[in-house]
Amino acid sequence: MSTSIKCKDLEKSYKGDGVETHALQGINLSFNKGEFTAIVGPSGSGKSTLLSLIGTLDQPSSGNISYDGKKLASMKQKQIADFRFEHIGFVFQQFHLLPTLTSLENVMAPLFSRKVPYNKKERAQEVLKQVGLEDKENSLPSQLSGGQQQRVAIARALVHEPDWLLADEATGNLDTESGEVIFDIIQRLNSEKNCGVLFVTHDHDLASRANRVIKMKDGSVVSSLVER
Ligand SMILES: Nc1ncnc2c1ncn2[C@@H]1O[C@H](COP(=O)(O)OP(=O)(O)OP(=O)(O)O)[C@@H](O)[C@H]1O
Repeated sequence: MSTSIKCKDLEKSYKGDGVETHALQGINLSFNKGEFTAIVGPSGSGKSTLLSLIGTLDQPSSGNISYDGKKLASMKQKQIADFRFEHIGFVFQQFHLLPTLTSLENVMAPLFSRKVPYNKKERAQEVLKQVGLEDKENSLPSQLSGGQQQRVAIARALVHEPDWLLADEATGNLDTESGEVIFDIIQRLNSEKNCGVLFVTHDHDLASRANRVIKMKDGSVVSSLVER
């Protein structure tokens, strides 16, 4: 169980073609598991970079991230991979579903070659039900709407019951109505399953419905408000 995340003095620079981009600088933030946090800011302000560092997909240039006081930098690669599997679920703008697999198989995919204490198929069916797709378990991604595909992607992110859901523009490719459905599903998971949510979005209406809104600009946090 992981209940808090702390980012301390985080910096991230990318070097390429002789140019150095400071994607993140001086980031100090804490997150608590019950919270639904929206992260907003202009394109290039560092939102995705922050999420990828918190999600252990990349490493900071300096500073550190700790989960419940344990620094990610102190873990070995294999430990980090296991940690990610156990505690973190991701949803991206692109759904990244495997086109030749059914909804059910896509949801079960993260469990492949993992030992888990539950029945994989039953668990996958349960999370598909949570996102309202129990009647689509045998459909291929190409037979689903964009909103439905994103619901499969959410089910896949939730299949191992993560403590944290990291959503990077999860509604960015969807029309307003489908985006609302996705947002509502994620908000329900947050309140019912107590899953901490970090929700990167360009949509200020959606962001205003989060418990807390973090605004970023030029790689820094410009405000971090608790809305309600
Ligand atoms: N792999 C990379 N190599 C070089 N520069 C990168 C890389 N990834 C991100 N950047 C740069 O880091 C900065 C922050 O990018 P990031 O994707 O985090 O911003 P963002 O706020 O998520 O933007 P958007 O809203 O457009 O997705 C940008 O200047 C970007 O060009």
